[in-house]
Amino acid sequence: MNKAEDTLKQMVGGSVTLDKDEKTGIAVISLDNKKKKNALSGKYTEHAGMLTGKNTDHAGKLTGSMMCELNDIINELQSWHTGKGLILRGENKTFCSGGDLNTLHNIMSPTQEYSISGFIGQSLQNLSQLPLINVALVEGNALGGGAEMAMSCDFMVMADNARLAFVHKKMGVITGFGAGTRLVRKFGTLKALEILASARTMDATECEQLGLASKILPHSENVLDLTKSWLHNYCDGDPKVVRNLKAMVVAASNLSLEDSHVIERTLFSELWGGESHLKAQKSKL
Ligand SMILES: CCC(=O)SCCNC(=O)CCNC(=O)[C@H](O)C(C)(C)COP(=O)(O)OP(=O)(O)OC[C@H]1O[C@@H](n2cnc3c(N)ncnc32)[C@H](O)[C@@H]1OP(=O)(O)O
Repeated sequence: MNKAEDTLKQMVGGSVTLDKDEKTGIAVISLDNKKKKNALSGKYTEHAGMLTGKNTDHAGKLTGSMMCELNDIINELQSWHTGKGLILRGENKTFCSGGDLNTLHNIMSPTQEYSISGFIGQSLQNLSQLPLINVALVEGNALGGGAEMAMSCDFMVMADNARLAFVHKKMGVITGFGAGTRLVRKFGTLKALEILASARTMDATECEQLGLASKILPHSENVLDLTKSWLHNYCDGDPKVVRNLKAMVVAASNLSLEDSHVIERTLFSELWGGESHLKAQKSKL
């Protein structure tokens, strides 16, 4: 276990759960810290030799933090070879209110925060690079670190009353889990600067107009079921094809043109003459 993970594990409160549907190949990760609008992690506990947690529900129990649980789940999904899609969501009709302000208040050392943001940033990078087409289902608020988590998914689907805000500047910091880099790569410097430096709240309509949200759903309906149906449009078919397609997109976004072409050809040739390819060919003859 690395030092950042060790530190994070001592922050208790909330949980992250995984529900894998073998039939559809779609998994759902749910963030659950209802009392704190799904903020990430609780406080250090006295038990852990650090600060006294006032959160009596969790005091003294070293249950492992939400980010460590999320990291473990992402590792588990790396070996889910029949999986095709993933939805990241929050319980209680809200996505995530970011880092737990109480916890953040107690991490004042830049060195410690550098290593913690490295751990979280790597987890989110691993999430984005899973060979699963992944989507953040944003209901309610996605703020600060919550907005960064949403941004690490391939797609964002938002309820019509949802809001996204990179509030970091108002908190006296900047993004630290990779969303700043993602925003610049997606929009270029000017638009990314405008979003980050204004730290403004963007509603679902604006997110859709910007191309951040791919779909808006009515909040009064069962948005999880609607998101599963929406995602199914992209995950339909042979898992090998869906997974190679996603792997090719990941390679193209990270590697040089030449290296990415090599990966693309490799992934393509893996599928050539395969069951799905032969079946599709026969149906066209
Ligand atoms: C890595 C960088 C970061 O992520 S910095 C953190 C950025 N996040 C924020 O600044 C969000 C702060 N929270 C808010 O603005 C509001 O609580 C939001 C999420 C808009 C919800 O408002 P509202 O529906 O009125 O509920 P509320 O404020 O009464 O909150 C209910 C209880 O939840 C708590 N809560 C909420 N967010 C956090 C958080 N990030 N960390 C710790 N606790 C949080 C509130 O304090 C409140 O607790 P309590 O019921 O008063 O005990």
